[in-house]
Amino acid sequence: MLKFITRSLISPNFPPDLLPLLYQPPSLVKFQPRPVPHPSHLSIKPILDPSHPAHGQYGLFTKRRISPSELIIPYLGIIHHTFIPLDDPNSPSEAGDTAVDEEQESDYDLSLVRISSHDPNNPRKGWHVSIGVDAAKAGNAARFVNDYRGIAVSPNAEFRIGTGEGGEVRMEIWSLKKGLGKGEEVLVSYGKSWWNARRTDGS
Ligand SMILES: C[S@@+](CC[C@H](N)C(=O)[O-])C[C@H]1O[C@@H](n2cnc3c(N)ncnc32)[C@H](O)[C@@H]1O
Repeated sequence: MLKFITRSLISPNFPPDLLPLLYQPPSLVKFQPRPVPHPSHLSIKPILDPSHPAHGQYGLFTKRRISPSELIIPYLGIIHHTFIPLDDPNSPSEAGDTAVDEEQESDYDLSLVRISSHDPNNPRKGWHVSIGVDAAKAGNAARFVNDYRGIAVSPNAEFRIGTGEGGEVRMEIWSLKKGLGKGEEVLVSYGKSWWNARRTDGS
């Protein structure tokens, strides 16, 4: 069952020595994000249009006009980690800076921080470290944002790394340069690698 949360949670098996990596620059503070109430300018709505590719699911819609380059909503979820062996082709140095973590099975998982083994801030020598935020089981309205493909010609919003009021690194959804009209669906790009990782037709 989905749990609605107002702050991201740390996974129970998250190593405490990785907590400083959630701050920029990394620092030893207690992870204490300020609560993010549900924004009054957004609603989660069922997709009733049969021609919409996410028909039968939900989407995120605006209740007022959103200005260009406006923070629409932070993306909350459960913060978790992965240690990546040095010879893994998806290591941070090889994989680039993708926002969406295509390695994870969850469709609600975004990559937050990737630290290479030779980064002086990496407390685990011999491993790359990847930290993500997964809203599959617990999240806020942001988890309902759909990808623009098959719905619009281009996205009207994007994922951006930002900083919460408690100083923590977090994922956020921001409007792009046209802004959004009242009642419009918020649509991002999950990225080609996200879709490639889920392609079932073998192409
Ligand atoms: C982060 S969730 C988005 C919220 C989801 N619609 C819901 O109701 O929980 C990602 C999932 O939404 C669906 N989805 C999002 N954008 C889509 C698109 N452009 N075409 C088809 N399915 C999409 C896919 O099922 C995908 O796995």
